[in-house]
Amino acid sequence: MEQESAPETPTSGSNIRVAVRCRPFFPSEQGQHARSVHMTKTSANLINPVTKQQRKFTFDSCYDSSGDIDGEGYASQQDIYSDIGVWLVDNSLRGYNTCIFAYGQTGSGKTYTMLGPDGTWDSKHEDAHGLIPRICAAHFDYIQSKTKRNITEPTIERKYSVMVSFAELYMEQAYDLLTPEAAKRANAGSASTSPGDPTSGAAGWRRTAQSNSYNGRETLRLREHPLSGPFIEGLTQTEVSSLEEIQSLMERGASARTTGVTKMNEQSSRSHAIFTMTFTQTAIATDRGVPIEKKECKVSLVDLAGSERADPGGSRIRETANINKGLLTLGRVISALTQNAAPAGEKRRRGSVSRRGSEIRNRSNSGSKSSSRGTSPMKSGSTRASLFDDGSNSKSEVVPYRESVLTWLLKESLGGNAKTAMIAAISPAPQHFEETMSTLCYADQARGIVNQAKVNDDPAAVVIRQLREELVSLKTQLREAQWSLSRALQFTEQPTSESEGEVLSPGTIRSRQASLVDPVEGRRSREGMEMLSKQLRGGSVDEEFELITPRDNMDRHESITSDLYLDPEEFETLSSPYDMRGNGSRKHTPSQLDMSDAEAKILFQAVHELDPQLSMRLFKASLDRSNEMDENLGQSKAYSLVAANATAERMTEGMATLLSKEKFTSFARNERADEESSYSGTPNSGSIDNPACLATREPQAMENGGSSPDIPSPDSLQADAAAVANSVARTSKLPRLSIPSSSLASVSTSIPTSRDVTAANRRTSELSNLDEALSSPSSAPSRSTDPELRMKVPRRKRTLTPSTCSSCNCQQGGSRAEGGATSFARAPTAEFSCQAGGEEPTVTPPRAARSVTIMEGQLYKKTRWGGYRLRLIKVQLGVLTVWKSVGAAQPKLAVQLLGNRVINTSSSSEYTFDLMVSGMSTPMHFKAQDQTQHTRWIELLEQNQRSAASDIVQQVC
Ligand SMILES: Nc1ncnc2c1ncn2[C@@H]1O[C@H](COP(=O)(O)OP(=O)(O)OP(=O)(O)O)[C@@H](O)[C@H]1O
Repeated sequence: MEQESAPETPTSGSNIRVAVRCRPFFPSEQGQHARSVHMTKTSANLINPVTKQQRKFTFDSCYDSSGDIDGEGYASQQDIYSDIGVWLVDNSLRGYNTCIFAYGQTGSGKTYTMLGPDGTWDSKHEDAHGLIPRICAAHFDYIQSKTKRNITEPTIERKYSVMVSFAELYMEQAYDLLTPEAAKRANAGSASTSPGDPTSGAAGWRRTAQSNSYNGRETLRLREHPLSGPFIEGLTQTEVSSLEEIQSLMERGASARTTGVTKMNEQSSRSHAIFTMTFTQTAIATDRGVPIEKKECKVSLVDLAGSERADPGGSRIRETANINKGLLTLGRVISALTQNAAPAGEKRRRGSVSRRGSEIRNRSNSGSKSSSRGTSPMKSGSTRASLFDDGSNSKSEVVPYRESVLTWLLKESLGGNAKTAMIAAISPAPQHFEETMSTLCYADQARGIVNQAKVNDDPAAVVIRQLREELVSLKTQLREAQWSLSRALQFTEQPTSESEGEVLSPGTIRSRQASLVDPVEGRRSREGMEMLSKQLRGGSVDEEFELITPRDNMDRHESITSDLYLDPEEFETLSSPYDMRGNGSRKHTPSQLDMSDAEAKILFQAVHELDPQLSMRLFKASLDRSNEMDENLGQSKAYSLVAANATAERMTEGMATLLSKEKFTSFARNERADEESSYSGTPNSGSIDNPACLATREPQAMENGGSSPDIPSPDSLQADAAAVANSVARTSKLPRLSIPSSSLASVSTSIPTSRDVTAANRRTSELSNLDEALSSPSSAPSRSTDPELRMKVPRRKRTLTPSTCSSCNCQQGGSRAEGGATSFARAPTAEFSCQAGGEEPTVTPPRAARSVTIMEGQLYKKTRWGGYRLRLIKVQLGVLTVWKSVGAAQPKLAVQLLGNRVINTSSSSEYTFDLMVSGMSTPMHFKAQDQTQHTRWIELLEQNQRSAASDIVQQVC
């Protein structure tokens, strides 16, 4: 009848491996025909020689060494190492604690499996080497292979350290096998014989009270480390650097080990031997010399003392009882661990079995006198139940590690932080059926243990490694950011050190920018520009960007100069700043590239001044866009043009966004105030001031009572600004739209403060008459028909002191003739159209000129080859309309097209000059009274052509 053990499944995944090895028959056993155990690779079938009852056990692996040594199924030392040894080495190299312990009756082949024949490390017969020599050799092979040449990790230096210790647990005491005393004892040969039973009065083992030692050997205390677990205090840890060193130590320790003669084994191990190798791997970063990885694992290789039937009359009864006590506790520990790991139903089943077993165990443990055969627990174990503790309840059991020195020391290997293999050594002989059954039951039970193994990585090294990884990642990010910044700075002259609170001089800024610009990128940009320039000169045509031919250039010249009555030579001179090569031999008109590039820079600077973060974001977006376009067009196409256009587009979007914010309100106010400071007269006059008076007027403090005729609330300002921004957004589809940085230099002021409003209100009453005049339709200035484009701007917070004009002797505000109507007609040959407002740049001057209206539109000048688009703000100041370009790619050209321009300042004797005034078809001729006035006018014109010209116009009128 066959009986099977449970569970059937191997335990490979649970960090515990259980294997069985069956030794050969001894010569004394040869005569017996039958064998009690039959094995396959994963099972052992045990047959009761009397009843023929069979029981099948399943394990992770089974090794049958009982047959012919040359036979097919013979399991050699190498076979066991290849399976269990390699598994252990693999795990220990990965940083896990590992353990192999051999368990079985005396003379079953434990020492042979762990160390080799005769319990020695015989270097001459390597084939017979057991697991310990092979495992040690594997570690040193690994170290050698790793330290030879580390090509794959040139920045990492790996270091290894191996420390070994060898301890003996005898009579529930721990001894060091590597001390000089142990060596002496080994040399004297005393250890090779039985030390005798302390109770029997035989030689040797006597406890010395003072030294706490037996027979001159120090007994060592067991302690428990909170993290690494129990350890033997004072145990010699010897650092070794070669396999030979370990071999020598092992031989010395093995010789010092307590052995004795048993019925089964002439050189029976009467103690548990624990060989421990502490293997440390350290990886050091060569650049900083800090460890980035440190793994330390303990490899515990345990050769247990053999279980043996206690002979009541024998001399070793106490020794055997102690051995059995340790093994019995081991059984209980295994039982408890299995119980705790098993599901609830399984616990009950196992518990009921254990209850029966506990009685047998208790009898055995008490000296076995009550046992019918006086055997050890193993011997009474005809069933597996006899081996285990009484885990009758389904709750977690307390694992009795501390009940014996052996189990305490093996605590981490059994149910703790380790990967453990148990090798159960058995005999094939039928007369050892009971011991074999007992051993197999132990092994079967051990399969239920679940260990919690983890890699023993040094936490400090882990932190260092993580920080280094983070550092590498941050460095990468920083490099990317620096690259983006250097690209961005090619388009701006604005420092980015605001966050540092550093005030930089323009020279410092320029030098820093120069140092930040990537020379490769800069070269690429220049090359792109030159290539495009070459294309232009060579007459190639780019359909996408309508690049021009020399013939087109000539046409353009003619067109522009004839439209504007310009001297063609002078026109070229005005355009000369865009000569990329700077050699003065300009042969073509400004290209789209030039315009876009210049505009992109201006726009970027403008946006950057208002919102540095936004400008960076937009710039990044423009880079993406230009890259995309580069890909579509092919790399040979004009990089700079693409990039500049993309930048200009994005920046224009940004500008529209910013304009919708309160900053634009301030911008508009300042613009208006600038104009007003040049044109406006006294508030009481109700007429336009004599501009000549402005020079002598000093601004007064707010306390003197400055006010604005109409002070909009912040809400209305914002609404107006939003309206303007909407308009900007509508007209900003073309890339070549910009706001000159000079116009935006003062934009950083905030929206009107309460102080502004209070001061302005003081003047409200004084200027109420002007409000009335403005509300009158007949006197109202020409305004945009689009209400969205109409905006009233508060006055600047200052007043003008009444005084006498030095030029015309007029009294403040009184000398200006009212209704000095000046009608401006557009140039007859130019095809202008105000696209945004649909309004021509024609002004009907009002009678009372205190109103300020800002309108915004786009003026389009058609030519045969395309056209200029100029976005303008029309500032209407009483009788004057000043068109201020906010979108001119080339401010000078905008002046050419729309602004006032001095075209002749000669005639030094007559003090005359000609002036091209905005919107007038012919130049105006002016004559100053004297040289002083002439000089001053010219100065004014040079300072601000538009406003000064308007002043002069007003005077003349
Ligand atoms: N697989 C094997 N092949 C050949 N000989 C073996 C094998 N296993 C054991 N032996 C021999 O059997 C004898 C007893 O083996 P060993 O000393 O290893 O048993 P043990 O279990 O360590 O005994 P003890 O518990 O008493 O120390 C030795 O002479 C050993 O050489």
